Amino acid sequence: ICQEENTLRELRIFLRDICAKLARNKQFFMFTKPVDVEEVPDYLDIIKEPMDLETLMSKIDKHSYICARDFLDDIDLIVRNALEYNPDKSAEDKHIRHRACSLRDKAYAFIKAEMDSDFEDTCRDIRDKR
Ligand SMILES: O=C(C1CCC1)N1C[C@@H]2C[C@H]3C[C@@H](O)[C@@H](O)[C@]2(C1)O3
Repeated sequence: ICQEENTLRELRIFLRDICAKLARNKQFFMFTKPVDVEEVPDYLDIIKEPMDLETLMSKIDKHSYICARDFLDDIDLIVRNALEYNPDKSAEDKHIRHRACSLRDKAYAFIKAEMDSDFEDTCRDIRDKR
């Protein structure tokens, strides 16, 4: 119904702003584009569902998310993939894991700071009845 479409439009505007803020943070450049499988030939053997911030943004525009929880599930997927593919003691892997945890914390903090919990409840109700 029309009010629902107004709510989901507002959600998309809100999520685009969060996603843009994360993508322009230099700390998160490694998460902005899909991992290059030419450069990393075994990546898809280990990571079954790749995800990145550019793909996240395109999913917003395809109306893939009807509540913030669904958006955060894809943020968590970016983080999980980074932790799974880069598990070693090496300085590089530790750096990647540290940045992945920072990405998650920043995303959750932006949502909490800027999203009215009643608004998210309304979005959940729309999701759950569809
Ligand atoms: O997992 C990732 C990204 C970092 C978070 C997502 N990659 C897998 C490769 C391992 C490591 C080495 C780089 O050469 C680069 O190819 C990647 C990219 O980083």
